[in-house]
Amino acid sequence: MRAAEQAVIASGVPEYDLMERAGAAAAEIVWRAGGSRDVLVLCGPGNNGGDGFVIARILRAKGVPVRVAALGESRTASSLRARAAWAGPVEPLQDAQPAGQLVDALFGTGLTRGLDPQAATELGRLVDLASHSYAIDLPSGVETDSGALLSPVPRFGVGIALGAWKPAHLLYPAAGRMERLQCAEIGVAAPSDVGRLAPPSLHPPAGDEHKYSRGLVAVVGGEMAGASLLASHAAARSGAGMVRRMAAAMETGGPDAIVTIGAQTAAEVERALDDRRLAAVLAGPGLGRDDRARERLNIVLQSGHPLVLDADALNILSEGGAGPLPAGAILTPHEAEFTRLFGDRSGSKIDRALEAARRSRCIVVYKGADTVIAAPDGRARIASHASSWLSTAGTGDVLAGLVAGRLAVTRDALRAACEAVWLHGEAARRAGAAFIADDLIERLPGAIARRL
Ligand SMILES: NC(=O)C1=CN([C@@H]2O[C@H](COP(=O)(O)OP(=O)(O)OC[C@H]3O[C@@H](n4cnc5c(N)ncnc54)[C@H](O)[C@@H]3O)[C@@H](O)[C@H]2O)[C@H](O)CC1
Ligand SMILES: [K+]
Repeated sequence: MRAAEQAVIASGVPEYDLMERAGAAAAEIVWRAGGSRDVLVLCGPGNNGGDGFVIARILRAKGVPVRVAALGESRTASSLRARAAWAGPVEPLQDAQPAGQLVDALFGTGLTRGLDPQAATELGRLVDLASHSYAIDLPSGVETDSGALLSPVPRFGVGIALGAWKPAHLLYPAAGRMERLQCAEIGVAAPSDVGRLAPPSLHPPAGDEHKYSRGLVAVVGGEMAGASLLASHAAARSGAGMVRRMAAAMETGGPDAIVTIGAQTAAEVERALDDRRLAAVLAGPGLGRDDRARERLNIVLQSGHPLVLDADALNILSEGGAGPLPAGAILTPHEAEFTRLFGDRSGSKIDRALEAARRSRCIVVYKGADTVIAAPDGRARIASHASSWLSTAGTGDVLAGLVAGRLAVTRDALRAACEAVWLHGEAARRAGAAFIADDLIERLPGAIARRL
């Protein structure tokens, strides 16, 4: 973002123009949401504070009762100019009285350390006493590139990103301090390989498709039948043409549309995978971690098919019980599985996911409240603000099945992972509250229909 800003400035746009654009765009969002309800703008010493003075001036010109409280003197040319253009009084932050709407323009991308305790306390008090609160660019106190909290950060109603999303808009804990996100256009394009996961464009099957051309998925089960059945069921409702479940023991259950075959021995798994029509093979959910599971996983890894590896398959790989990991697979670890597989490294969740993808030459779906999908070529998509109700048993099995299904449909690993993560989140939004993993599967066709 800094580089993009500098490029625009180098092209002849004065920095102050960017501040005016940012302030005007943010003021518009506040005006549309809060009308003429009274506003208190907190202005910091840098350009974030400068944005705040512009916002205050514009809202006041619209007749909104606006007060400004500042944290110290303005230290940049642009913020001094914005402050001079604000005709009203500026009170010290510690004396500020609460208002119906609170605009936080203390710090943005220039925060270098946590707020001093008194300022953090004041900010928290004023946000909590406001009925509407807005964080300009970022909530003050968050670390821009990692989403870490450098000092206590209150929960804002709206995070108004200026020009482009920053990692802290999408990575927890910072992402959890903004209920809603809005990105204000200010004419600065920051093209990046890393972006926010967007709703996918999906397509119905062409008229001449058949179940194999639409994509045949195999799910290799193990000792826990339920998990591989959830994954198979999700794959079946993902848009794929057909799902074949290789059960370790003769089990019944699940929709008749899923073809369950008994594959107790590794040899039987090998024979069942010897089918060049297979477009995706999933192993992991319910696989188990004993010798038989390791043997089954090795058959899968050597099968030559496009792979999705989840849960126990990842744990067996971490223990060195199978391998090598074929390039181009899709891995879907949660936090603990990721750390076991790739180690406990430093850097933001985005950096760690990209490093893991590069090292493994696989697509890594690093799950969590914020899910980062990273590719070996440096591209990454971040999905955050998923329903917190997803923290229930089996939703990971559903996602793994969904990834395999979309891989069978698209034959494109990064695209399949992105579509699956989005559909998984959308199914949860549709399921509402207190749902179980099975409920997500029922809502997949509706989620897909919405994106056709
Ligand atoms: N395209 C855009 O994104 C635009 C962004 N703008 C705004 O500019 C800020 C970034 O401005 P900058 O001056 O670099 O940083 P900050 O205003 O966030 O603050 C830096 C300022 O504060 C001092 N400081 C840092 N940490 C602390 C602390 N804990 N306590 C006290 N003081 C601290 C530091 O020394 C600096 O003096 C961006 O977020 C946008 O809001 C442009 O205005 C428009 C285009
Ligand atoms: K801010």
